[in-house]
Amino acid sequence: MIEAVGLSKRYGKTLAVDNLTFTVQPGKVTGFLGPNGAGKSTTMRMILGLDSPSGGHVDIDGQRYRQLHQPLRKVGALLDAKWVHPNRSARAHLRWLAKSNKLPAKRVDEVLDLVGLTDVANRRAGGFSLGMSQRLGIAAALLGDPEILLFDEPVNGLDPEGILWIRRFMHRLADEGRTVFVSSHLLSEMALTASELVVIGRGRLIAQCSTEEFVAQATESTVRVRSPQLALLRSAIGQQGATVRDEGDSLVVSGMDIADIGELAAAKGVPLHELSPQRGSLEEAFIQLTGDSVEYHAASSDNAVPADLLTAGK
Ligand SMILES: Nc1ncnc2c1ncn2[C@@H]1O[C@H](COP(=O)(O)OP(=O)(O)OP(=O)(O)O)[C@@H](O)[C@H]1O
Repeated sequence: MIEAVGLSKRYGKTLAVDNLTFTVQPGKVTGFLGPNGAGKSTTMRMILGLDSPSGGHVDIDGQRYRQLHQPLRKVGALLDAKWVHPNRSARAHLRWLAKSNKLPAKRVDEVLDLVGLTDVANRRAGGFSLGMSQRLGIAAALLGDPEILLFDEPVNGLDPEGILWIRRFMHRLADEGRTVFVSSHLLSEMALTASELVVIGRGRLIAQCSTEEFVAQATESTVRVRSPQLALLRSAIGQQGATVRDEGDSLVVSGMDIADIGELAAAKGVPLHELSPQRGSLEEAFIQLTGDSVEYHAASSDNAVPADLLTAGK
């Protein structure tokens, strides 16, 4: 378990992390979500003891990172996939890491196999694609078979196949009971990858909850209804006090339970071709909850989703 209490970090005038308190539990993928510059990397560096907090603290199973006896056996991290000597082979890079951290050499071939790099293990890591470099970085994080894994923006710049591979791999690590903490500014990606979220904006905590709750809290749930007798249904629903919006060949109803709509349709003898709950997207939830915590608002419209939140590039 990772536990941050009142964690803060100041760089000169910039308060990069502002009094963050959150926990990350084992057996789940927890997404660390926030726009560029929100303070995600700084928080991860503090978890790993690479930066000292200006205030508060963060513990890993009750201990500071620096107090851990054999840190790589407890925590594995992927912060920068290109952190590898370009002329070294993938296997040589991992052997060097294993040796310098007193980890068994046989683990190198195990982790190469786990991430699917066995066939290219003797090739220069400098010639690897971004996807292969990410896999090598994940292999390095797994060398000590740690219970806790941190990944900073692991899908950035990857193609759809690479993104899918990372997503499935994270689920697998969580299913093995590990604590998986993964940062991203890609909201839709987090909706598919993480079951829990820690959401920050401008260094401050905005929410810690399940992904489902985050979306439900911040967005209205509606029901989509399709029927060959739409006009009749529209007026019957309207009489119940619910709000009805026409959308092509369907109605979108808010303020009325899905079961009540079904029963009303049955009572009126109206056949239904669709009766489906609609949930807002994570993007909508994020904008709703972050409000002015989003650093880079789109200039043109109050309601526009800030472009930087939704694009893969940094
Ligand atoms: N070493 C540093 N010195 C000065 N300012 C820094 C330093 N590291 C980060 N910052 C500032 O702290 C704030 C948070 O940065 P951080 O990289 O942690 O955010 P992030 O959420 O990881 O964003 P990104 O996704 O763009 O990496 C930013 O304003 C950044 O400019």
